[in-house]
Amino acid sequence: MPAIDVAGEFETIRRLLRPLAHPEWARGLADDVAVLPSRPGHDLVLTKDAIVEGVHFLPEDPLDTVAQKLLRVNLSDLAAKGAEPFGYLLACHWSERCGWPEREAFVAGLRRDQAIFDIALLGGDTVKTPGPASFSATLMGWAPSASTVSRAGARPGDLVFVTGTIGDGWLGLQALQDKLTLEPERMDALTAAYRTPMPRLEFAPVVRGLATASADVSDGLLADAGHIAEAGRVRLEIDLEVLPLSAAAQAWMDSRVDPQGALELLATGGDDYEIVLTAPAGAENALRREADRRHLRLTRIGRVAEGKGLAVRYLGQEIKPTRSGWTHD
Ligand SMILES: Nc1ncnc2c1ncn2[C@@H]1O[C@H](COP(=O)(O)OP(=O)(O)OP(=O)(O)O)[C@@H](O)[C@H]1O
Ligand SMILES: Cc1ncc(C[n+]2csc(CCOP(=O)(O)O)c2C)c(N)n1
Ligand SMILES: [Mg+2]
Ligand SMILES: [Mg+2]
Ligand SMILES: [Mg+2]
Repeated sequence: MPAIDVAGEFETIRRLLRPLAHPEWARGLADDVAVLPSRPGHDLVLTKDAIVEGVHFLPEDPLDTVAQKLLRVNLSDLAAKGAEPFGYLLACHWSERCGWPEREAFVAGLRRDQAIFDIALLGGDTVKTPGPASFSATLMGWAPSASTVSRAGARPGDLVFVTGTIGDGWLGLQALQDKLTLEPERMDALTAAYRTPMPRLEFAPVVRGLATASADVSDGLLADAGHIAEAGRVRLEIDLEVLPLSAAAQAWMDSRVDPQGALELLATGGDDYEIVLTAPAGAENALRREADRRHLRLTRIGRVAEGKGLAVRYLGQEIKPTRSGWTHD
């Protein structure tokens, strides 16, 4: 059992976290529970992801962006399902290095993202751990009743799309680990993608209206597209050469001698928090229109066929990547 620093625990809750609490439902973070009224005509959509120092973020990462990353990786799951977030439960497992200033920094990150994404803190738990710091959040959102897209609905003939760009989070991690060098503004864009990915919440209503299946890209594009193939008992064919790249990722690609190998790294590195979705061919124009209206890049990266698993192609030739994404061994 982690030791609990009693004074720190209640000071943290009362002085740092209470100002972030939902005004009605969180009971001032001074009760055993939070209580929310149900919302007629809607389903409550729930998700939980944890992040651990040394596994999901670096010991040197500023704690304000660690807090933002915690919320964003969870918001990304809601966005991918077409749900609209309203609140969250938070667990903080503070390590020895998390003194008062570090806790203040973490809470500043929460405050910033609560304002950006219009969510409030509902409750949680605060403990101290002798090990590395870790945090988890349970995000809650509403979706109109029975509208939540699953991983399982892809049908042969559907097309596969992905939002935004792929590979920036992984490249950001490489940059922070001194494994790549690019111009300073490129490095900054990549490290920002790693530390503060942007969940595609503005696309949630579009996913809800038009996608047959969807997932967010956390483990790696190929791994998460693979989840859609498996859940739907279909085959997803992905064309690596059309992978959407940021200017920074393109600059990195230009420095590589093996473009296929480089694209495989980007498609399997994970930490993208984009949405991979399938939709009928007839929905493509509407999808593009909705993406354009939101100034969001949307790229057709493949198609759904009968069969199972993932077929990965580079310039028309099927290839066998050695891995599809991140796993906890
Ligand atoms: N410890 C657990 N207890 C109950 N359900 C779990 C547990 N771990 C994972 N799950 C469930 O397994 C499913 C897949 O979880 P997974 O974490 O792989 O999805 P994800 O959050 O989309 O991916 P990532 O964690 O890479 O962001 C989800 O329904 C999740 O709620
Ligand atoms: C320091 C450090 N090393 C490696 C990675 C890469 N990484 C870790 S877990 C994960 C998948 C999502 O996590 P989960 O499936 O646990 O929700 C990815 C892509 C990182 N972010 N930070
Ligand atoms: Mg998860
Ligand atoms: Mg997730
Ligand atoms: Mg997910």
